[in-house]
Amino acid sequence: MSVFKRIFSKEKKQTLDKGLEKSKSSFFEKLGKAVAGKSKVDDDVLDNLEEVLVTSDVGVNTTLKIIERIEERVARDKYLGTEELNQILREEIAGLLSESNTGEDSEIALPEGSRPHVIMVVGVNGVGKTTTIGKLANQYKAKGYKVVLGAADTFRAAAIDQLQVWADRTDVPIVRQDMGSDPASVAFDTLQSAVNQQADVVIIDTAGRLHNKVNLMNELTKIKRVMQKVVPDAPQEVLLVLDGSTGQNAFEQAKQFTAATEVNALAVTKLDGTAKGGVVIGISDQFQIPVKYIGVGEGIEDLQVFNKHEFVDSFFN
Ligand SMILES: Nc1nc2c(ncn2[C@@H]2O[C@H](COP(=O)(O)OP(=O)(O)OP(=O)(O)O)[C@@H](O)[C@H]2O)c(=O)[nH]1
Repeated sequence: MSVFKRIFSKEKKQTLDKGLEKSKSSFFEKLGKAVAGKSKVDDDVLDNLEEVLVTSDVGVNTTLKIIERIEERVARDKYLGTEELNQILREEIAGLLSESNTGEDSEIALPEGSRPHVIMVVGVNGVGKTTTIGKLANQYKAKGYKVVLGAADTFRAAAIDQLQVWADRTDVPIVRQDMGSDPASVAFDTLQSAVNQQADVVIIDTAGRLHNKVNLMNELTKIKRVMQKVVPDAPQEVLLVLDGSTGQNAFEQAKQFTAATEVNALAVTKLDGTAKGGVVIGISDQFQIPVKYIGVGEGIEDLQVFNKHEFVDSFFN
């Protein structure tokens, strides 16, 4: 491992540790109470644990899955001490994350022969979509890729201006039209411009209003259809951005967006400053869509490529 990689990893770990601080301390405080005065994992402890997981925003279904797996271990091993619970939870959670997140670092890679690689970013207003696009543009640019941004969230002028701010900050070109123009037309122009410039990656911002599922579906389908006139297999990625600090709301949004379009990647933002970090585990398990990025702060560097081992390590160490 190079020195750079080692330094980088250490910094990444520190940021991740800090980002998960609140979720972690709240979880272990609850877990401590759940096993207080108990030396073995029995029905009471399992009931308490269920409550801990649900109130940590892991979600009911994933919680039941974890509890069931621990019950199986209790049945098999006959005796399970509460001091082993941490380790067992860690293994079960790592196992769940492995089922939906393949590979080590799960960034959106740009495969050879896929140029431009088009990432359509969806999610409701305020979840951190624009910020995530800016951070992502910065990461690709730092790797030497040519990036183009498309401001297809034409519903609000502020959304276009905000993306422009990120384009300026990261020094990447942006394609924009006036507020109220057709998002599909902006997406089309963006792809054409990207093809002309021989760009490697295009990141398209969309409005994603959840006023009505049919409208959302129609809008996203139209954007896709129009983009495919320029790049037949676009978008290769549909990245759904969810605000981790909204806990169960994030589940609801994931449900709506996955019903409206084919989401194949998730970014969970604002994990810093929230105790709801368990949402990452539940969402990736329930939707079987890999979490590719997590947002752990407002700064340009605060978008981490999600790594299930690092996540579990940071949470349990
Ligand atoms: N603490 C923290 N704040 C974040 C993170 N990601 C985004 N934010 C903040 O969340 C707020 C909303 O982010 P935006 O990127 O504007 O969200 P958006 O989804 O594009 O919303 P609209 O611009 O309203 O469409 C901003 O103040 C961001 O700085 C994160 O990972 N951590």
